[in-house]
Amino acid sequence: MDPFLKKFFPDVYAKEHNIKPTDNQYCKFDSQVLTLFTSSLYLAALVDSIFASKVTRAFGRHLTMISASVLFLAGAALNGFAQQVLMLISVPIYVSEVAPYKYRGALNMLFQLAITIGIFVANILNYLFAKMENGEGWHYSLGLARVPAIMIIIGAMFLPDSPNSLIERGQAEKAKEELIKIRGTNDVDEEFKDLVAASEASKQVKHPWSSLLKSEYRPHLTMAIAIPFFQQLTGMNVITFYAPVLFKTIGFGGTASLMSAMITGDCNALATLVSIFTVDKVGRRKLFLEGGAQMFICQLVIAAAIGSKFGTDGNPGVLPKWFALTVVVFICIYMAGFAWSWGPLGWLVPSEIFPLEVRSAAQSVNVSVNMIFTFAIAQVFTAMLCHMKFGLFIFFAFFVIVMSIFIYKFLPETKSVPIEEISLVWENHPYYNEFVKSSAQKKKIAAPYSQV
Ligand SMILES: OC[C@H]1O[C@](O)(CO)[C@@H](O)[C@@H]1O
Repeated sequence: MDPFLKKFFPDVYAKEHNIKPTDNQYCKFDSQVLTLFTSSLYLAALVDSIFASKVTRAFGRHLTMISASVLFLAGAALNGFAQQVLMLISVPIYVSEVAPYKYRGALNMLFQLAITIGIFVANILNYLFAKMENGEGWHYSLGLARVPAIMIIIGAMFLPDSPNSLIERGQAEKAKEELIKIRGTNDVDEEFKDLVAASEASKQVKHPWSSLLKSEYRPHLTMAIAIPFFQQLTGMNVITFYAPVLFKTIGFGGTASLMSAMITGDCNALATLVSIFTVDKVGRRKLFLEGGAQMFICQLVIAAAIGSKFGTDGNPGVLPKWFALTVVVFICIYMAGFAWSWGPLGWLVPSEIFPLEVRSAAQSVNVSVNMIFTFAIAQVFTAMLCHMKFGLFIFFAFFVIVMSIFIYKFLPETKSVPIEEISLVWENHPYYNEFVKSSAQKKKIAAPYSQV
């Protein structure tokens, strides 16, 4: 919003308004201070994520969620915006632990659905508040973060802790009661036995962080780093954070830019729904690969459209209608591809592939890596656009190819595997089986897992 730019980033505002149509448009918003406003949140989240696994292991997922939401509210009240990383660490694990395994994918993906609905609602509110005549709209855009914070506090109060986490903290009886409540049946003995066994195995691991570095956890560590890295290298947050900047750069007016951000935000949320209904039927791998192919094609089309009009000198002349339409439509299809693959699977897969003994530590790594690259992309986007021009989209397309090959070759399918039996997935994997199995045998961990 112009009043916001004028108040906090007067140089950017001046540059945007003094630029001539014949100047290089790619660099209109190139400002490291402007991007720091967005990226700094992820820097704070990164610091947080280093401590978060200790907190959730010691106090359980439930208390962590409540305290995180209180912090979120405090942050929202202080400066109108706070991103609470404790949530990112505890929520996906919590959902994967309490969900019946047949619906684990769908239920876990509701987390990403909530994120995308949040983004969509924010886009709508920005569009509406930008219209306020007194120029005060941005106060509302930032301050309304209090509303979800309050919703989370109230919601979290009604949740039980996860049985896995209760057992991990020595409260087996309470864990069984919770399991009976969550499953709605007394017939939980089998599952409870598996949970206790998995917890016993996990207790043999005293230091989850250093354990994570051992060779038997190499596949897990690889995934904890590669999945969030690749998720951010799809380039999704270039669109999520900077859609209005991007649309303004390629010639849309202020209102049209916010409106287009609203439309694409809608595609993101709706497409996430698709993944919820399909993930437990078609599995994780197929969604990853289909989403990747879709994003790749769209990125090439967007690069070609922008390249054909803006060239390398960033000077488009008169922009035809087809141009705006092509860009918005293909950004939407691209976002849909992300929204039913890397978006939700980036949370689901790490929350279900780690054995309990290293689960919170590995999830911490997952979130930290996610935050590092969210930060990096948020920080360098305007400079990248200025220097790489339309090639920016080809850059991300390249990574989409690399990540798809990675998934095809290395990611085991986890559909329909109970979370307590996840070690079997690694032991049966053609690439990882050897060293996961041999080190498990070496340590003589009595296999607590029944066959899938
Ligand atoms: O839908 C877009 C959003 O999804 C994520 O990639 C994962 O939750 C976020 O980094 C991004 O802002």
